[in-house]
Amino acid sequence: MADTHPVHDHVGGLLAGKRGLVLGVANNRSIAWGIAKSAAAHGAKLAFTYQGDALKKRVEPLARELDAHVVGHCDVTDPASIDAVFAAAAEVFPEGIDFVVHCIAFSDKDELTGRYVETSEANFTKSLLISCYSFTAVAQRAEKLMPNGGSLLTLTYYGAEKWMPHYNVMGVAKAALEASVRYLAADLGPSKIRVNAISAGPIKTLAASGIGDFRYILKWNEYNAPLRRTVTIDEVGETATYLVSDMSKGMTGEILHVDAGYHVVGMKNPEAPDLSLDKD
Ligand SMILES: NC(=O)c1ccc[n+]([C@@H]2O[C@H](COP(=O)([O-])OP(=O)(O)OC[C@H]3O[C@@H](n4cnc5c(N)ncnc54)[C@H](O)[C@@H]3O)[C@@H](O)[C@H]2O)c1
Repeated sequence: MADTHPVHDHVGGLLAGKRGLVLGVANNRSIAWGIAKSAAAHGAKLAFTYQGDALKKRVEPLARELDAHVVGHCDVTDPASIDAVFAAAAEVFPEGIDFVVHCIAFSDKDELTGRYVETSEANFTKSLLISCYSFTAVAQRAEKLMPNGGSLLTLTYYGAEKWMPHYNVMGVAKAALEASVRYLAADLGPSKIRVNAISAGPIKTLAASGIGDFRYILKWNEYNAPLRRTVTIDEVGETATYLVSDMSKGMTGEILHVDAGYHVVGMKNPEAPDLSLDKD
């Protein structure tokens, strides 16, 4: 029988006493930042990585706002840099870590417009490496720092499940990422490590600015999602806090949609105005 959960466990916040590593903050519009803010507000101690010196300058002041550590540069195409940030995380958190948040994706912008069938082998390989395999690479390192179990979280998009305009190779990468959530959940479950994903609705971030007709996509979601709006990084953050907290301790291998309900819609809302492709 599952043990009961005393209410006093949550005194000081849902994540009180938990330590987490956050990969993928680029700026204050990043989904990873929304997650970090919520996790810190719920009592977590955090460590951030950054990709390259340009983002270091943005990540360091954000980390200071949350009294968080910065454990260095991580480019997931360079395995040594992944090792280095996990080694640094083990130093700042000698007791181990409780959760890792992976908010990393990349595709050549030129291939996020036009037809998927034109995808080059080089961009296919790079997009899958950065947007999918990196989560598995992170899980390999995280497992070693989670002797008592933990929670791994990644970010996906509905373009994994259905065709979306311009999402192209990213849709294929996200489908593979979602499948890897299930395989990792099965592998790591016996070690009490849970693996889940949030499928977020479209949000205007640096990465999203690479997707063709993104403003049109946002508007379409606003008019057609059941809640008649898009979602915020703070809302994704709150769900992420739930997924890395003990509140969700019976869940693994799950993909939760935080998309104002868009994933249940099968057809345009008849009351929604027609949209033109003038990009506003
Ligand atoms: N914005 C959206 O509409 C949306 C919707 C659903 C899912 N997502 C997913 O959310 C995640 C975060 O994206 P975001 O929208 O917050 O954008 P963002 O640009 O703020 O974050 C993307 C991050 O990926 C990192 N990254 C890219 N290549 C990397 C590499 N080689 N090594 C290490 N890091 C690398 C960047 O440094 C950046 O921090 C991504 O997985 C994205 O696909 C975004």
